[in-house]
Amino acid sequence: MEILILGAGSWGTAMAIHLNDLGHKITLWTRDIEQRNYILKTRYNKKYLDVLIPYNIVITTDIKEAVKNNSIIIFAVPSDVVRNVAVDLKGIIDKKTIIVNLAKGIETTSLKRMSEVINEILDNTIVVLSGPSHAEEVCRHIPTACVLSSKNINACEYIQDIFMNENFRLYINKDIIGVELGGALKNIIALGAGISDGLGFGDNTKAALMTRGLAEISRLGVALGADPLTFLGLSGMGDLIVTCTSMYSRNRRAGIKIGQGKSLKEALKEIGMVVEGVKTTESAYKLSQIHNITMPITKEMYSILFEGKNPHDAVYNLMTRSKKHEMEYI
Ligand SMILES: NC(=O)C1=CN([C@@H]2O[C@H](COP(=O)(O)OP(=O)(O)OC[C@H]3O[C@@H](n4cnc5c(N)ncnc54)[C@H](O)[C@@H]3O)[C@@H](O)[C@H]2O)C=CC1
Ligand SMILES: O=C(CO)COP(=O)(O)O
Repeated sequence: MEILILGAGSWGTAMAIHLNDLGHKITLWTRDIEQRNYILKTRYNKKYLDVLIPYNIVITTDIKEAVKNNSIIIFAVPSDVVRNVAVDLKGIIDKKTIIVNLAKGIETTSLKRMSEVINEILDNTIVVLSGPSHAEEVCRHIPTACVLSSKNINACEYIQDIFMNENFRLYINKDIIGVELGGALKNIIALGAGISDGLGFGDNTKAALMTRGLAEISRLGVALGADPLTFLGLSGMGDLIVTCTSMYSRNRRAGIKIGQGKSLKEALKEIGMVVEGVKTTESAYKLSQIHNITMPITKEMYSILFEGKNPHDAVYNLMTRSKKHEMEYI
């Protein structure tokens, strides 16, 4: 199978290595000529992933040429450039090509999920792949389980056959709304978990953030049409656990820096890779207002990230909310 991966960041590179191991013919596209030249010379993608890139993976900057002959195209770019990349493919992508989207986010302008953004531009079948899957572990063949979703379940089964091996297990979930929202919204909570760590709080605090975070993710998700059970699955709780606890998480690491007193700008610069939770906080905050959903953690995260609120004040606000019943929907 010939597979094109768009985006040579950490996840695109790890997926290229994984699919190459499975015997597929992989082309990895980057828009950055210097990065391409560096990888071609050293077979390392130094800034993103500290692992050797096998010689048979083709590295290119020529998207028009790369699109030819590939029956699967993987989007592995940050969510805020997914629209631009889809536009780049318009008119050159074969209608039968299946798109697999790896980006986790909600567009800040349209408030659409990634599959909706891509489908606005391209008629192709879209499968989303989500779940707890840090690139740093997938590229080292560490056992990982994720979930696929699509409006077209046959396409999920097709991708399941092509992408799975004994180290990379894929389930199918028909609830594409829930799968995409879980993968995007957990990044807000992971940033918050990082802030909690950076402030010096403990495991109790993080467990509270994760659990109450999942409650507000589910509330918004259900309002947007998701099945609440999806949020207990790999793309919900699974990804929430890994992102809030792993030192590989870009979101958590950015949060730690903010909790330690760095500005958002400084934290993002130091991470040097995409921190999706920042933009997703903006989108989720807007969605919560439009749909009148109580999302206290998201609201405080929005104030910390975009209004300069001191994280200690945000924690105080969360801890002194009016008394609630746990399963109360507010
Ligand atoms: N890194 C990981 O372990 C995982 C990442 N993801 C998701 O995958 C997506 C990509 O994440 P990463 O690979 O971590 O990001 P990254 O920051 O490591 O790499 C992003 C890549 O996209 C490229 N890029 C940026 N702007 C572009 C544009 N306008 N046109 C074309 N390419 C552009 C960058 O040059 C870079 O190569 C994100 O939505 C992330 O949430 C999902 C699961 C795991
Ligand atoms: O989604 C991810 C792991 O499943 C990646 O999370 P980070 O972007 O926080 O590293």
